[in-house]
Amino acid sequence: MRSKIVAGNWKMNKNLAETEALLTELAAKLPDTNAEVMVAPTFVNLAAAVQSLESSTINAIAQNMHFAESGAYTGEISGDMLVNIGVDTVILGHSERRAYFGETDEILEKKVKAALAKNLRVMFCFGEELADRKSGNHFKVVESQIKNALFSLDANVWSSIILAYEPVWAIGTGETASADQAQEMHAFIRKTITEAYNAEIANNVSILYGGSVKPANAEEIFSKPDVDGGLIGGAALVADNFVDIIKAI
Ligand SMILES: O=C[C@H](O)COP(=O)(O)O
Repeated sequence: MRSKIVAGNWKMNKNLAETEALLTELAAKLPDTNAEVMVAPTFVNLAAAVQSLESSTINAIAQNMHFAESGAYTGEISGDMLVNIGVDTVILGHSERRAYFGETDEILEKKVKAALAKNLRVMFCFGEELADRKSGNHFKVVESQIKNALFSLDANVWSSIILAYEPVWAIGTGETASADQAQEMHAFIRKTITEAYNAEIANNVSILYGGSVKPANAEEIFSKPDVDGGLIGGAALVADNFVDIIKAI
């Protein structure tokens, strides 16, 4: 049985005081929900966020990690470091990491394996660019992103994988994939996983949609049978908006 998840990716926003303030407001306003609620603050504020949320059901997760155990990787963070501060989930493969920091499928496969080896859950992001959709290649692109980074994994680790389909053209643009476009892609992803593994794994993996999700469109997107929640960017930076999105699931 897959879980419903609403996750806020704060990206490079919110200093320490702002992080504490937003978490306090979120914890106070959190509605009753069956969904897992997660927030991903910046690394520099992550340990403080974990502590602030100690008595809350909101989970503070990481935006990224390196694949190496430790060593001369200036500016990077290891899986052990995340585990050590009480983090249990890491976002990997966000399109901004792919576009601005050169993260390839090959690097991401290593990161996913390194995270799973530390018993971290992985929220794996992928999605096509506008040109791919316009040329009708979106299914092919998504299939290869998932296949290249995830299909060498053993079947038994898939319970630690969460998928986040984020069409690049819908991220931070105000343009959302329609609920039907999201459903169509999520169903395709489940079919692809069924073919590579089996229907049980495909049916048990949570697939989130991300890309300009707002209180106004969340309910319609979340109503689709293969959409198990959302990875929220801009709207997660305002407590009332994030809370309204949680209420929509
Ligand atoms: O990680 C979140 C996504 O990039 C979506 O961002 P957005 O809601 O600002 O479009």
